[in-house]
Amino acid sequence: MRVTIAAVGRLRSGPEKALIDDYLTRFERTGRALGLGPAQLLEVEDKKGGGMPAEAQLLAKAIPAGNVLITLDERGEVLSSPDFAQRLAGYRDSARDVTFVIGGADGIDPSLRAQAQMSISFGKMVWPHMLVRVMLTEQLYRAAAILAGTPYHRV
Ligand SMILES: C[S@@+](CC[C@H](N)C(=O)[O-])C[C@H]1O[C@@H](n2cnc3c(N)ncnc32)[C@H](O)[C@@H]1O
Repeated sequence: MRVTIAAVGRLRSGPEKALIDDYLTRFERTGRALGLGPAQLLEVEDKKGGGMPAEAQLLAKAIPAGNVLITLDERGEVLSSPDFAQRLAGYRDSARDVTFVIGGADGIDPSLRAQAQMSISFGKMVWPHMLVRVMLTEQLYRAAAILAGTPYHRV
């Protein structure tokens, strides 16, 4: 099952990038035997100041055809990590690839939000979008660890 993270903005080298790269590598290594991953990060950037609608067009182009679309949104569904792992396993078992969308400073355009099969919230607080990338990649690795039965996730 391929996983894509389509995100607004370019992340330069720094602590967030190091964490994201590390979690993506861990997800790939732990998930491989389980049929989870690999995961790729696709960044889009609208340099013409077109706002959310322009970003939505770029995001829509970046999303591989036929993927389950999952938005990251403060208004979305709050899941436990084991529940998130089970959702991922369900998509894998149905042979579906998944794209997670992370918006920019203004959020995700409603037209794209309306197309999502699922929307996940990391709580009611608004997080910086670069931190949401870190949190999502960590949860992907955690989900793989839960499904693999390794001791990384403790309840
Ligand atoms: C700075 S936030 C934008 C907040 C904007 N006010 C909105 O209405 O979505 C940038 C992106 O980070 C992600 N994000 C921020 N906080 C989040 C949360 N609590 N749960 C899930 N995703 C979040 C979303 O993808 C959001 O589009």
